[in-house]
Amino acid sequence: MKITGVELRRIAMPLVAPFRTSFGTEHTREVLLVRVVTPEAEGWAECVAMAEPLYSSEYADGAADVMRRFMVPALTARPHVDAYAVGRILEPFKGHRMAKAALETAVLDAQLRAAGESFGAFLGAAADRVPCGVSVGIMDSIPELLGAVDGYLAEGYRRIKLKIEPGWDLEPVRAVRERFGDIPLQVDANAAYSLLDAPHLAKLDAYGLLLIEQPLAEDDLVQHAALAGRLATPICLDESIESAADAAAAISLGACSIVNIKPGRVGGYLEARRIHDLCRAHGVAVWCGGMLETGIGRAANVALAALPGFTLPGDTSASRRYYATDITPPFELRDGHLDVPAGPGIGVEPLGHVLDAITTSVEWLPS
Ligand SMILES: CSCC[C@@H](NC(=O)CCC(=O)O)C(=O)O
Ligand SMILES: [Mg+2]
Repeated sequence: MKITGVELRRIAMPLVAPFRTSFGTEHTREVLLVRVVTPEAEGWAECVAMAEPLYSSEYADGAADVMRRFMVPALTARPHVDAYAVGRILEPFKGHRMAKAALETAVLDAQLRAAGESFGAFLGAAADRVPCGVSVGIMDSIPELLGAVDGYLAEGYRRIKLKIEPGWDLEPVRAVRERFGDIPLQVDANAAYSLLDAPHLAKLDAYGLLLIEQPLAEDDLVQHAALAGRLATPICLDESIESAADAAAAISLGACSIVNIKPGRVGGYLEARRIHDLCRAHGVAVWCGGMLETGIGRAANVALAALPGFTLPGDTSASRRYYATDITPPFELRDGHLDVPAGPGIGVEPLGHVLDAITTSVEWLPS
């Protein structure tokens, strides 16, 4: 396909409630959407970079800049581009995996819409719906946390994930266990601890957690491997895994026994599938992480989460977990599951009137 132009659209999505993690609190999700236009079809994608470089080094303005100055010109200069070519064309530009992921995904969406093939069919989905977990932020009090968890369980979520940090870890986990029993429960530290905290983190072993996610720094596989030898709770990596090579290294070192796959973090759905395949070959379970996506990113994530190696509920929550109004028809939990979109491409379209109301800027990059 010849790319005739790319639209970079910024939107501001207010969250239904502040979402607090060990690295900060989100009140509004500032999203960078990408629309790729070709003669055959248009494709949409969501860049998962946050407004500030707090989860990782990428941030929305930086992603827009690297797309505008380097990546989009490299793609529009080509007479023909498909999803497999995007990674090769953008390879000379180092890093910026979230920016690359958005461009590759938008090209893939256009390609699949033109071919009348769904993301799920293309990726190899083995199910038409996926069980869903939910991520619960750090709260001001234990009663507030228990009220939130009670509400999510009532909605039917199949797994609870608690954000933790030093000073908010053993007590919330203990309180949830005492109130709700042996529900599927895990924690996510977002790299808030050091190996010196190992004796403290080992106290979490008493609560039968599914996993502890990214306890240590994103660039330290060796220390995660050392920590793994001191915890009974399985270690899951998120920020540390930016490619299939990272996953191979982490598995070889024993740094993790579970991987949280986020297509935006790893450069796109093609690399996400490679990581899925590699982990499956090593008997390492994977699940689909989240970056508070709108329905555009959520649609593609739900398709990915239907691959056979995704054996744990992901952070693929309903639209209403974060947004009162989504920019696509809302993803709604049914019996603790989300349906995999069956239409061509990602299977959803932005709702024009909703999109226009929250758009803060639109930029057209012609070929
Ligand atoms: C703003 S925090 C985003 C990263 C975080 N994501 C979640 O906790 C899940 C968010 C979601 O449900 O999309 C993670 O480290 O896994
Ligand atoms: Mg995480």
